[in-house]
Amino acid sequence: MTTVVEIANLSKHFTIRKEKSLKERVVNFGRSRAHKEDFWALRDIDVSIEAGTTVGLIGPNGSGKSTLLKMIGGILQPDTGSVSIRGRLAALLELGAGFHPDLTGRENVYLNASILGISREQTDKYFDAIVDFSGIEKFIDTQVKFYSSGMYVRLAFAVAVHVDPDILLVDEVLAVGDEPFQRKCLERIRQFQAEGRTIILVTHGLDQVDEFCDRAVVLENGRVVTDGTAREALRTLRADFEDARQEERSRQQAAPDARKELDAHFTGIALRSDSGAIGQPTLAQGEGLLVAMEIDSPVPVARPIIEIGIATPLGMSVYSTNTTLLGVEPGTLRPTSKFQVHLGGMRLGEGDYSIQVGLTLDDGTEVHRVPDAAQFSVTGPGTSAGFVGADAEFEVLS
Ligand SMILES: Nc1ncnc2c1ncn2[C@@H]1O[C@H](COP(=O)(O)OP(=O)(O)OP(=O)(O)O)[C@@H](O)[C@H]1O
Repeated sequence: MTTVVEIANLSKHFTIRKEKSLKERVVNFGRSRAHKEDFWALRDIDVSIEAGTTVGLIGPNGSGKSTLLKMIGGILQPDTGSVSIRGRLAALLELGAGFHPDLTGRENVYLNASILGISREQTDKYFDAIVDFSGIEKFIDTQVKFYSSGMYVRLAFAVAVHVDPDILLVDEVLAVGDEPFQRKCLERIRQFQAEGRTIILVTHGLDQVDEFCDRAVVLENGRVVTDGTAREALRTLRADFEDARQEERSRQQAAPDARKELDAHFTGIALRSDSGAIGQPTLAQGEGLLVAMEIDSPVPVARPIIEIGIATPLGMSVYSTNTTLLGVEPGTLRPTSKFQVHLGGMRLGEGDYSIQVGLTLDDGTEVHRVPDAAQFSVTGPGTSAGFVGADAEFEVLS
């Protein structure tokens, strides 16, 4: 396979100026109001991207995704390492990038296309298709500084996809388009995939990653923490988000007035299918599942609410219930308490699922949540897809 983007040992640092607090200014009397701080937005990044693949760049806010995309797009220069590109690249980076505010939409189309190496004659040929795709014909002779953010993106995306790029870079900007336009963009991205073009996508829409990307790179604090299939990457990211949430909760609990009952937590989850399979059991369609849970609590907790749910590998909930909905009173939590719930009569579609559990106090305070506590699979005759099963009987009527 041909490598079209080769990122080697790439690092980028920024210098940020911080305003000093009043106290610091008094202490450093006479010196400047600001001090400088260096920080690495990207550190030692090595990623190769093969022709024809769609790669998602994901990670928490500030992890370096847009910086990396800008470096691939050649808008930012590396401090160490290199980025090499093979082929024509079109980029849809931050809002308005590549557009001159005082020029009209029409003038910007020509300017943008010329930056991408397209001649005036070629742009003439594409012009009507670009305007038509953008859907902003009425405003094409208006200066773009009067455009809404959605109108900007419509025009920028229309240009990017009509200049015949081999590599398309798309930052989160698509999210500002309205729903019909987003759908149109995603259809075009699919068409690009079918044509064997390479796409690099920064997104917070994790379901988009699963749907569109062959591969996902997770960035955290400027470093690559996972580079693998979309599912592997999503699992890492979700687990890290949950860790961050737990850390935040521990910090709150370290406060002197922390409530001891907030230390209660799940210590074990085990599954058993009705046919006796344990661990990560595989269930036949329609088979029931027993979920056993253990909770430790340093102090007695009265009237806890225990939640249980089933989710797809992407974290989409397909079923959930709790002891209140079930009309069950779990009693008071002791140092170690054990519970079990049998989920019978399930009609899940074939595929992989995870069990989520949660513990809440009766005043609604969430105490502990485990989003991916255990996994199981459902198998069947392979005659359907999706998250529910059905006995389909197809008849030809005429
Ligand atoms: N021009 C700049 N000068 C100084 N710091 C910058 C600059 N551009 C980005 N940063 C910083 O670099 C870090 C990474 O930013 P970046 O925009 O790449 O993150 P991101 O992962 O795209 O975040 P988000 O999900 O919030 O869009 C952030 O801390 C940001 O404040």
